[in-house]
Amino acid sequence: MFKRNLWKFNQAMVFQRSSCWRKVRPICDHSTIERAPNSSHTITIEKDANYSSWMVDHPSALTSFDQMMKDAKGKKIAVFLDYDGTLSPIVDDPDRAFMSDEMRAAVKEVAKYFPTAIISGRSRDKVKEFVQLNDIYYAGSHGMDIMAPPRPVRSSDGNHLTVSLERKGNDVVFQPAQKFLPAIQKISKELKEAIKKIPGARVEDNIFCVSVHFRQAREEDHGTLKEKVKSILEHYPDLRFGCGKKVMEIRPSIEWNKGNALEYLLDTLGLGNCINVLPVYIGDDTTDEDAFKVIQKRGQGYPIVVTSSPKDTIASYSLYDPSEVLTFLSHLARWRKSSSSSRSISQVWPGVSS
Ligand SMILES: O=P(O)(O)OC[C@H]1O[C@H](O[C@H]2O[C@H](CO)[C@@H](O)[C@H](O)[C@H]2O)[C@H](O)[C@@H](O)[C@@H]1O
Repeated sequence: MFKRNLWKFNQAMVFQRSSCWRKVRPICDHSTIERAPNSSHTITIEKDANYSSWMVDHPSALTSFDQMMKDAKGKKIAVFLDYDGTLSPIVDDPDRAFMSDEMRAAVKEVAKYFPTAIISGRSRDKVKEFVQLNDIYYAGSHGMDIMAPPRPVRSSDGNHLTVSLERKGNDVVFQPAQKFLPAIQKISKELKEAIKKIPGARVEDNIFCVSVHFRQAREEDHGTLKEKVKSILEHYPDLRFGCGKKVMEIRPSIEWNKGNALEYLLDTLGLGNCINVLPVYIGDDTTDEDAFKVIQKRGQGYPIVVTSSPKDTIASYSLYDPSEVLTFLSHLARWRKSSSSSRSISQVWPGVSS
């Protein structure tokens, strides 16, 4: 009841601010929201009653922004971002999932003030190619391929992981799934061969994991495709199956996921044991839930799900789509910039290069 009232209150506040960037207009059981997340676009979004009631438990990170930042006062924020569906919209062709220049500028601005990392299911090189920014950390293959600063590492689960530490300039590459590389390469080849007669299906090699896409395959072929993938996978007891958005993902059966990557990055940044650290994690897919879980367990931070329909999630906040992610990131950078203690990242985070 209290939450519902809080939601109504938030909406009322939003309505009051409608002249500057947003209008909320209830129409029967739909609400039409017109917003201008940036100066050049006005987007009309239909949010149905289900979505609105789902938002009671997952309030918008935009309407909650002021409160979130109030709570963040005196604390250290670190920003973690998923790529597909978060920084770039979901598109049919995975090779064309480009992020906008505006989004790039917003991420760059955020990274000036907060340690910032992208944790993606893509290969690390691919996601870096899309993002094209130097002053951030990259974790590819769902966190199994991390490029981070050289700092002492505490493995979060203490399990036996085959680790490869390779120096790249000042940074270190951390690859806990090295020993699975031959199996991944082999299954990738087999999958490519097995699916080549299914129109629209495609295999994407993400180095420590493989994606089998079916977004462009005919619906009647989805079952056959899944069967083929599963039957090949039976010969690989060290690999496991997962699902994303119109994609099947094959990955090593190790306890290492985006949540571990988040912990690893916090550790290497020297923030793992700080009680006043607030990790912000923004992501849209099932694998992002592992990172949300880590933040929930820490008891501090902001797990934010990106979704335009109600979904099961343990995230505390929500953003509707990448354009809202852009608005949130811009607000975040502006908030830090305008705060009286605004300093560059190397001043705020001694030892973290800017
Ligand atoms: O962790 P992420 O960065 O979100 O990566 C997860 C998967 O994202 C990509 O696939 C998704 O986006 C594609 C482009 O918009 C879309 O065509 C596809 O249907 C989505 O599933 C990526 O291509 C996959 O390899 C990642 O596993």
